[in-house]
Amino acid sequence: MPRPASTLEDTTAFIGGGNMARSLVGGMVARGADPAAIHVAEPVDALREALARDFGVRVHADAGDAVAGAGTWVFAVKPQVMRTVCEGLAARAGDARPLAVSIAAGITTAQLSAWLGGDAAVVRAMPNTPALLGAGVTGLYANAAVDAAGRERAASLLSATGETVWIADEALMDAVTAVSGSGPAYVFLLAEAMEDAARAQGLPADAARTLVTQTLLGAARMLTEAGEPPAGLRRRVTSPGGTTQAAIEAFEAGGLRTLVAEAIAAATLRGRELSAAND
Ligand SMILES: NC(=O)C1=CN([C@@H]2O[C@H](COP(=O)(O)OP(=O)(O)OC[C@H]3O[C@@H](n4cnc5c(N)ncnc54)[C@H](OP(=O)(O)O)[C@@H]3O)[C@@H](O)[C@H]2O)C=CC1
Ligand SMILES: O=C(O)[C@@H]1CCC=N1
Repeated sequence: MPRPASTLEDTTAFIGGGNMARSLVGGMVARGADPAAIHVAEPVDALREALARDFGVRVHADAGDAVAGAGTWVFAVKPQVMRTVCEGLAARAGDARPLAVSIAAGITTAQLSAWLGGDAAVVRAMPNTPALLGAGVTGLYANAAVDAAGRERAASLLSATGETVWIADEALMDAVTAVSGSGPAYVFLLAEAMEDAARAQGLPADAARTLVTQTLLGAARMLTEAGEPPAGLRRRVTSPGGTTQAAIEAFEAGGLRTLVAEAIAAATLRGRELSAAND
């Protein structure tokens, strides 16, 4: 249902209300955004109802209803369905000329602009799920059709959920995706492995969970608050001939750095493949 034109600039529509949209919406509302000015289109009843219940945002089953009257359209669907979703909204985009923000891995601003009918103002954003806690980080790239006000609007929307970093070369957005978009999963994998190892050493499961999670939280806070590069922080834990040195030597012998580089290269490549597969 159309809404008054006076709300146009302030209203944000999300197309897709899954995991990442939920993190962004939750982060925005927690930091004072008006829930009534956030509209979400999501086909899954349970997800839609949970968004309305938990955050007070307006929800719709149909994307056309969500974008009506919105000045910013955030595309938060999977890369594989992005083309169909954009093409379904192209006629409306031609009339409304919204700022389009896509958070999809791989999909380029050229693809998005073409699918939305051409000459669309598109910001490609890559957030991550800690956005829900206001502790996210988002890489941003704007195409040439985005003016200064559009850049400001995109940065303001995403900065409600954490830090933002503008990326000048769009080709690097696949590396951003591989480092920080996917990155929380790498930390969760490390947490799983540390918990498994703690239990293997005989620690009870609840003690293992507390020891691991608080260690990761404390280390992450030191990384952000101590003003020292990670290598320096690591050296100050590592007593010569002590326990940490024994562990670090095992990590290095096992090729941890090479493994991390390979994992990030694989994720970067997958982003490029997602773009090519959807052309
Ligand atoms: N999860 C993450 O950590 C991050 C994800 N991203 C990107 O965010 C995007 C979404 O990922 P994520 O949230 O994990 O995926 P989800 O599958 O959790 O969410 C996408 C949602 O969009 C729904 N959907 C499908 N078609 C439409 C449509 N036509 N209109 C409205 N909604 C629709 C899906 O429903 P259904 O399931 O029925 O298809 C699904 O509920 C992806 O492009 C991903 O690359 C970016 C950064 C981090
Ligand atoms: O796994 C993915 O493809 C998405 C993009 C970054 C995080 N999740």
